[in-house]
Amino acid sequence: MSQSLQAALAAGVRSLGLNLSDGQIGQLLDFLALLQKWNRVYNLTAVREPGDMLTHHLLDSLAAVPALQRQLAAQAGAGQAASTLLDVGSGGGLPGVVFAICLPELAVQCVDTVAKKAAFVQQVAVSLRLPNLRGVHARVESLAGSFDIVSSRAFASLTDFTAWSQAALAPGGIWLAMKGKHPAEELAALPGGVEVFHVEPLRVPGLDAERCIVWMRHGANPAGAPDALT
Ligand SMILES: C[S@@+](CC[C@H](N)C(=O)[O-])C[C@H]1O[C@@H](n2cnc3c(N)ncnc32)[C@H](O)[C@@H]1O
Repeated sequence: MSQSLQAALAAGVRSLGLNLSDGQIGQLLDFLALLQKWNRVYNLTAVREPGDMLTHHLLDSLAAVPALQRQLAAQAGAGQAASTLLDVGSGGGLPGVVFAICLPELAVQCVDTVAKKAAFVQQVAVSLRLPNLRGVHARVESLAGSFDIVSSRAFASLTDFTAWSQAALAPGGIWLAMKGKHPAEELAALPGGVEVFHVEPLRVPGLDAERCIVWMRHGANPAGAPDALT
């Protein structure tokens, strides 16, 4: 891994105010190296240049970590500590692998319909010695579980994401959807059973682009159920 990539990652981590150990920085760099290596054969992502992978994938995913940390702290403060996260349509492990590295207390599963992508995440878990990370080959719609947090990035509309993953969300759990610019139309299209409790803007170091997290939870009606008749 080149010195300039290492320096750019360290600067990005600093500017996000993240407090990561040398070991965690090393794991992020190792993940980047594995992504580059496997991408040549398995076509995990259309982003191919190492510098672009750093900004568009690693730093972009890292930008969500402080927001996730704040959310976890708030939930723990309210006596509802979260310990499990499902990353839906994780592809090459984004943002799931980054979350698993930065938040070792969280058990992270990355699910993808493409077998080689799930296998790659499993390989990352072994190579980086991340006991809290698992790659799962499945359609999210087939998963029933009780994950405290269900995340996605570049996956589907908010309506499809929440409908397809609702069986995997624990009672009282929350959805974290990483989006580009404020998705006004998708928000307006959400069914009444999904409550948006925060749209949080994000800043990605080295990237001049709009990003946000849409935080959601079950509303009055279960997601997918028709809104109450008037
Ligand atoms: C555009 S990629 C995004 C990958 C990654 N999250 C990222 O940000 O780079 C969407 C991924 O969702 C996966 N996918 C599509 N439908 C799915 C489903 N129903 N269940 C699980 N994964 C799915 C695809 O195989 C693909 O890897």
